[in-house]
Amino acid sequence: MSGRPLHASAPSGAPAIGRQAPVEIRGLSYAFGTGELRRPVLRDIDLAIGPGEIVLLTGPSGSGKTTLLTLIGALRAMQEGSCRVLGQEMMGASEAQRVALRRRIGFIFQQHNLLGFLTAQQNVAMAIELDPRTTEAQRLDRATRMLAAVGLGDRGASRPDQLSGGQRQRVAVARALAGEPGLILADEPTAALDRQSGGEVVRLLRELAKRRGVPILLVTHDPRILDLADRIVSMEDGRIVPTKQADTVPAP
Ligand SMILES: Nc1ncnc2c1ncn2[C@@H]1O[C@H](COP(=O)(O)OP(=O)(O)OP(=O)(O)O)[C@@H](O)[C@H]1O
Repeated sequence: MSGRPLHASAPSGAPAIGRQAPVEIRGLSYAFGTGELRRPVLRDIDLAIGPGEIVLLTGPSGSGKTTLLTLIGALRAMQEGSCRVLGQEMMGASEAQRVALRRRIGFIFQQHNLLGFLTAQQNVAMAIELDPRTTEAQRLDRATRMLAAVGLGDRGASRPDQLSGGQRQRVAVARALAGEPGLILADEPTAALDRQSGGEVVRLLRELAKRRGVPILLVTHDPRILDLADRIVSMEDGRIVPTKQADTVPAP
């Protein structure tokens, strides 16, 4: 590793963040394939996300946003550089360490990924399932409270196919937050929603995350939600590029 300061070459306008940043990335590069088929998709990425910070990651299709998100989310193994997430270094981490880290992260995807045969309440309770100290009754109670927090307190018994797209995505928000994660990673969470539902889902996510001090990294093409960010990071061809001044939104 180069030992350079964290933001020495980070052109995203980020403030310097101390050692406690939930996400600290330096010199991260990643390629798909091997030999002649090897294709670099991330090049020398530096990025830090501070406690409670909401960062939107934008950029053209194929620029590497989802690949970066999946590396931060411990969904794939690192190849080069350093990526420290919630205190865990991902470079050289074992599968067991990656699984343990994934349990501390709340994921929200474009397709809500709710299980169709479970109710909204059961889907949310699943996120709490992994903690053996919690009883079933406590899990369901917490799930109900999370559903109430996203405005669906009366829909706990509904299955996903009985809910609208926006409501399903709100259940996904409740599920992501129910496990009390240290970080939320969201990949195009509004892509399948109309303008109003998309805005509501992200506003809600932002409000709940801010209240709990949970940082969010959200990949989006959706210009309608850019104003909800504390910071916008743009990618192009596998690199982080300077964000145009007009796109930068000051923290509230
Ligand atoms: N599993 C894979 N195997 C090989 N190449 C891949 C794989 N996943 C992604 N890629 C390639 O890596 C590059 C970056 O993809 P990635 O999905 O990270 O981009 P993106 O910015 O998220 O794009 P989009 O906005 O379209 O989702 C693309 O050229 C893509 O084709």
